[in-house]
Amino acid sequence: MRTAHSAETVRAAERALMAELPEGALMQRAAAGLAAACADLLGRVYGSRIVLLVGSGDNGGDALYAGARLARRGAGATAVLLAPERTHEGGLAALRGAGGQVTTPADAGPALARADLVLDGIVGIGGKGGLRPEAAELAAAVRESDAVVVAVDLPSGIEADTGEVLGEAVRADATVTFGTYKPGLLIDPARSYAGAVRLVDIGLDLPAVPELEALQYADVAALLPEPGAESDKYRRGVVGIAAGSATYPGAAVLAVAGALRGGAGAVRYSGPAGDEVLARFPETLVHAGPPSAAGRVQAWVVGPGIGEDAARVADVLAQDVPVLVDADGLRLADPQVLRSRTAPTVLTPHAGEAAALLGVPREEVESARLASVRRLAAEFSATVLLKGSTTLVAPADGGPVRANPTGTSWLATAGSGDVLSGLSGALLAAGLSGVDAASVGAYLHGLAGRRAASGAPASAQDVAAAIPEVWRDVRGEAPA
Ligand SMILES: NC(=O)C1=CN([C@@H]2O[C@H](COP(=O)(O)OP(=O)(O)OC[C@H]3O[C@@H](n4cnc5c(N)ncnc54)[C@H](OP(=O)(O)O)[C@@H]3O)[C@@H](O)[C@H]2O)[C@@H](O)CC1
Ligand SMILES: [K+]
Repeated sequence: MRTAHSAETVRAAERALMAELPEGALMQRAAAGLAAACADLLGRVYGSRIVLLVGSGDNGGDALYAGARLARRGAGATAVLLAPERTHEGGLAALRGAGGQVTTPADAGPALARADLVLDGIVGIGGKGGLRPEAAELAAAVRESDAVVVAVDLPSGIEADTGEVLGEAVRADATVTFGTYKPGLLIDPARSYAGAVRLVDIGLDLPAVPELEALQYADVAALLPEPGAESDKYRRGVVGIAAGSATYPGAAVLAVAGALRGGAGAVRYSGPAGDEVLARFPETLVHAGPPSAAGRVQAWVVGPGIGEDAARVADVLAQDVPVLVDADGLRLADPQVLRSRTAPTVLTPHAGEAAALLGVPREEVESARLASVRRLAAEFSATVLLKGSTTLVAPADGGPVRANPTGTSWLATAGSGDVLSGLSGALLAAGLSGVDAASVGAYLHGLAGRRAASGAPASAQDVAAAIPEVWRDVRGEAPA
């Protein structure tokens, strides 16, 4: 599991550790890790040209000490000082002592044009609001350079705690972050500014429960349900799909497609698109009556393409099993009923649906995705999966939010969400908790989207069809 802590949490841990260590020791740890990462990226340090962008805080200090280490190994180092009179004193002395040069932002052009590597030490976790004009100009100038750009702790200009980017920010090829990931390094749009992130352990003692986490391959593999020798269909989980309408039968077909690939022992379908579902998936158990009369089900998915059928939504929500509510179902569900359910509920809105549920403009959700997903989970006492370029999953109990690391813009295609709801519903039926079912579903769905697309457009059906391959990959099993 990759874990991220907020700037405030990091500062508290830093204070505690600094009290035990000689002055400056922590910064030396950070600088040593940073210099080692830069040396790896450069290949050959001796004779290389590096430029340090140095702000007025300790982030600039890290850059200066790392620059000094590289200069002692034969790199030509130039520091661009944004606030010459407030530059980290010890760091500047170290750089000068190692033969490094100093310049101003106005005169930085030639050094940037020749640089092999740029170290961004403008601001770290102390940054507030968008970059100030002079810093923003420097960030824009870096974009024009061919050098490898390495961000110190985080790319300057991103919001460490939320992943927002307010105006100009440094676009890094790599980020060397200290102690723990910062939430912004895992959430778009900021994530896309960070490049490859390397974590340097500086010995911080951090709370076991992070603010944000991201599943990795091994975590997903451990969570995937596996049929035992004695599994019958009920032990593997029977998932019910209440989706589709005369107008939108395709949503039913795609949700069933996702559910069948999600490891369910059986899929029951309830709704008016039974013929279309059977034509495509004859293994589905189709029922024309209401969901509650469809037979035993361990979890329901309700909503995709359901049109105005509020009665079908209410019928599902009245059942005492886990329920995943998506698409039209989010609009039709009675909020009071959602809140009063005792079995787990999972809501899977996109930003527009989330905005409607919260009664705020869509832009408000888009610009504060982390806060929005937390608020939804609290207001509806439900696990909430907020779709987007980084899909976020907030548990009902206020625990850490999960950021999905496998998203791809190829998934922004009609019907792709229906596949995800079926897939996550099947995982719920198999016994995973709401947050595990939603986040494992999003992880596999993202990988399947990449696999199906591999550089060319893919349909939602292709995404569903790719799920078994990525399932095998995650399990570490070679395809037969
Ligand atoms: N503490 C430790 O032991 C360790 C800390 N470590 C490192 O310290 C970093 C945190 O350092 P920090 O707290 O000094 O803050 P930092 O990120 O450098 O920025 C503050 C400066 O930036 C300025 N500034 C603010 N906003 C701005 C904006 N929008 N645009 C432009 N400028 C802006 C602000 O100016 P002011 O508001 O004072 O005028 C202030 O001077 C952390 O990320 C890690 O790299 C590591 O060495 C490990 C050990
Ligand atoms: K930085």
